Amino acid sequence: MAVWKISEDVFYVGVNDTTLDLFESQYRIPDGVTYNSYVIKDSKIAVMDTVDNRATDAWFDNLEEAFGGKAPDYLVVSHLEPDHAGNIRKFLVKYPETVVVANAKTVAMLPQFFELDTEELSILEVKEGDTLKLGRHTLHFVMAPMVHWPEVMVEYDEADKILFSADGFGRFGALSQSCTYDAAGKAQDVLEHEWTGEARRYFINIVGKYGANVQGLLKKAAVLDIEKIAPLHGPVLTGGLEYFLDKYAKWSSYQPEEKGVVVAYSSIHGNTKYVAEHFASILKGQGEENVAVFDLARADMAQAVADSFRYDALVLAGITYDGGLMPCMEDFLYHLKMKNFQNRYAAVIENGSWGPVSGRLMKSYLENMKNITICEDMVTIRSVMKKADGQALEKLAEKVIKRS
Ligand SMILES: Cc1cc2nc3c(=O)[nH]c(=O)nc-3n(C[C@H](O)[C@H](O)[C@H](O)COP(=O)(O)O)c2cc1C
Repeated sequence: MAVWKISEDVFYVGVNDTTLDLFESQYRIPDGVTYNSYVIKDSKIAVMDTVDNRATDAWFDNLEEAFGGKAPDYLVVSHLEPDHAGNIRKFLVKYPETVVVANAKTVAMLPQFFELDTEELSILEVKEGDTLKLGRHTLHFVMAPMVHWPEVMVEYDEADKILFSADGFGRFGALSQSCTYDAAGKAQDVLEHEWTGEARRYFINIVGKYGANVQGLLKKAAVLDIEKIAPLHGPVLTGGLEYFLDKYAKWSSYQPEEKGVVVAYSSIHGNTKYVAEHFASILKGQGEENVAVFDLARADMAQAVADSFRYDALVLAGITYDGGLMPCMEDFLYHLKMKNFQNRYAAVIENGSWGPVSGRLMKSYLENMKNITICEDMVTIRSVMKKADGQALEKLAEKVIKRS
């Protein structure tokens, strides 16, 4: 992807990666991902973060194009995760006169990642509230600890009102080209993917555990006059920023985005799958508009987790397996707990052929989460759904519809 301007003299120099199978060795990325980096070309030239080692050559080509024969003065390091910091060493070998701009935690961690002699490096250590004047542009440094690494900071460019937001506001998916989003988060370019689904899947799974820290950053951002958000993955956001900020406020405070039900099931021989699908169709028939069904053994776990955060109700339908839960159900509940799942309504359907215990076990996971209202009624299926089970499911659906 070519270099493109995000303002008069700020360039996007990031790189698409459409060959990586799993982001963070766990998240499916069918549409790829970008490693974003930016160049501010002023009296002084600043490079905002490097890229993953998988994208080194393309990034250096982009840098040369953006520099236009000049040499960079600063390399701003927002944090040290290798998908952004992976090329610090190679960059400094190529441009040894560059001053590294980083906070104290980053400076301390730098030698863990690179065998660099920090004594030899030119480092400008910055802290909360510090500024760096590049000419027309002035960068303000804002610390964002544990969003989602301890040393994270973001940078605000006063001149063009750009927030360089590190991993915040990131999204999976490669970029077809420069693209803007309207006030409902819809891409203006028909070739571009919509923002919300993959931004949600990215946020909930990667940053979701650190909601309180994100809230802290949002508070700091609220006093800034921001016109563009330039994250380290996915598109630069312009116009209608309220939409994106509102999503982040919801996601980070663990509030459901909208009314809806996730029905997540585990099944070996298909009977509980049938029950789950049947239950979903009862819900739809009773007027529930948003119902998402996940086969936990086969579905994208990150999508099941993200949709559970999106909606306000969760129904678990799980078989008893070797006196416990099927591993995929256990894995799902572990993920929810890890990501701080809370403030939701839940109901449970169990299946067992000789000694059903999955209902009790699923409930105990839910009880260990914060502020989960668990429906008192639980349906127990013995192996295969019978007529009487159908009636019990109808009754349970009425309760789920009322969240009672
Ligand atoms: C390998 C395996 C282990 C099972 N372990 C138990 C168990 O420990 N206790 C129990 O009551 N049922 C057990 N079941 C039965 C299931 O809980 C369930 O009733 C049965 O698989 C039908 O549901 P399904 O078609 O959705 O798989 C087991 C089934 C399988 C295939």
